[in-house]
Amino acid sequence: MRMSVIGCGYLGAVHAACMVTLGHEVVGVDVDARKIEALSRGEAPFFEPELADLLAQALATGRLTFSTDVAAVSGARVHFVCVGTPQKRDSLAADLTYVDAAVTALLPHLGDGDLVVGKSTVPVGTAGRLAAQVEDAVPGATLAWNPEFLREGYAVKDTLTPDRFVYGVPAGESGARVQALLDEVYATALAAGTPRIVTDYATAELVKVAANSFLATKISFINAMAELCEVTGADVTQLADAIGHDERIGRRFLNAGLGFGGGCLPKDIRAFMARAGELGADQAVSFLHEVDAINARRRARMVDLALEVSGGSVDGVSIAVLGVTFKPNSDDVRDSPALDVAARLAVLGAHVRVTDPEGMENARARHPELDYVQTVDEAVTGADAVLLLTEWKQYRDLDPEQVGALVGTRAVLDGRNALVPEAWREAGWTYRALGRP
Ligand SMILES: NC(=O)C1=CN([C@@H]2O[C@H](COP(=O)(O)OP(=O)(O)OC[C@H]3O[C@@H](n4cnc5c(N)ncnc54)[C@H](O)[C@@H]3O)[C@@H](O)[C@H]2O)C=CC1
Ligand SMILES: O=C(O)[C@H]1O[C@H](OP(=O)(O)OP(=O)(O)OC[C@H]2O[C@@H](n3ccc(=O)[nH]c3=O)[C@H](O)[C@@H]2O)[C@H](O)[C@@H](O)[C@@H]1O
Repeated sequence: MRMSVIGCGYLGAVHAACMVTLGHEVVGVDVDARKIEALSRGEAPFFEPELADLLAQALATGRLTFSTDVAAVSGARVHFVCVGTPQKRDSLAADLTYVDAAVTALLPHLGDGDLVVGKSTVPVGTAGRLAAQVEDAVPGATLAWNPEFLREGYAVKDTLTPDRFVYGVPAGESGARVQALLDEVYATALAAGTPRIVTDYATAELVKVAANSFLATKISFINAMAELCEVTGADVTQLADAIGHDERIGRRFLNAGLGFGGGCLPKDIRAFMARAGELGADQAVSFLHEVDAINARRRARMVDLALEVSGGSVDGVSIAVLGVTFKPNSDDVRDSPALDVAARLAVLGAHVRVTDPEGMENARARHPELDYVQTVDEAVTGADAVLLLTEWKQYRDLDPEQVGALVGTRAVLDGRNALVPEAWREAGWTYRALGRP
């Protein structure tokens, strides 16, 4: 089937390449000419494991093209909308400018029977509004909302073999047609047994923000327990293991530390609160304010820990920061807790030397005032404290003796509970972590 993908960022670029893998013919469209040029050359414009290979294979089939001109979508039956929905500058709400612009730009190129499929994360009510716009402008064209649940770092696998599909479709006969078309798009995964939930627009939109709110709540729950551990001398990692053995709770997403960041969880819970407020249901999700506040306190606590091990002030102190991306296996620094902590320490006068396997370019663009170095050795040489803020595997595996030979003072702050404290203490380090004695 010929289809288009509008918006080729972390979501859209992966979606476009994966749809070719499933046998479809895809044109990817983006307003960012540099991104389109890179993708056309087979270069992933961001770091995502497996994407470069997949892109090369997809381009080699001749069934994947990219363009900055939306007219290139002509002949496609299905149009995936994958543009950004960031937080507005002046409020908690989502900025729908890009989604609205993408759908408006598509309208002149739609024909009878065409389907617009929203994948971006949007406030409940958006799909209904856009569906009316599409149906009014193009008789016979319809809209579905098919939220995406992929994780950065596992985006290819999550797209090809998702846990489930959710289709938000219009009522009646046109809904059945939409369902059949989406089943054709995802035929391979459906044949492998991936569950699919077919529902109305509002439920589909809410499923997405409910899932991200649940994940954020789980992380803030364990980080709230970490705060209790800090005042009682208990160990949050053992607590998480112990409660996680209960299958009803589950161990995943109970890693206490610096908390959640990225281009999705933070802005999605805020947009959810804003939308609930507009609907007069703010009480229903008012707990998310607490989830957000707990998350913010972890970053502040990390800065306090650095102050503590530095004798009350970091002014002039040399600090090595290992990791600046919002999580490992990504180059994404959007709302990164690690980068936030590094920047705050610099404001307090610390000399912050930062290293990261993939995120340096993005971090430098946001915080040029930090000192970026290529290797761990360069970062830690002479340092008064080493902060592990993103748990890349190569940082988890560091040898405390080898690192110890380079630093000025053997003090390590483990912002992700990723190191084995005993190993570092035995090597003569002061080891401090969030939620651990
Ligand atoms: N990043 C992720 O892991 C996931 C993201 N999402 C959702 O997907 C959406 C996109 O997120 P990302 O890919 O991370 O954002 P992104 O910022 O990486 O990509 C968005 C792309 O859309 C392009 N764009 C903006 N306006 C356009 C227009 N009118 N026409 C064509 N292209 C346009 C931008 O140039 C950019 O390349 C958001 O709603 C996000 O919440 C959902 C699941 C996973
Ligand atoms: O809507 C989205 O864009 C996506 O948001 C998240 O995916 P992602 O942002 O890629 O990353 P996660 O793996 O969820 O991690 C989010 C943040 O939580 C933190 N985290 C995660 C797990 C944990 O136990 N503790 C913890 O602090 C991570 O370090 C990271 O900063 C969801 O997991 C995806 O299902 C969703 O599709």
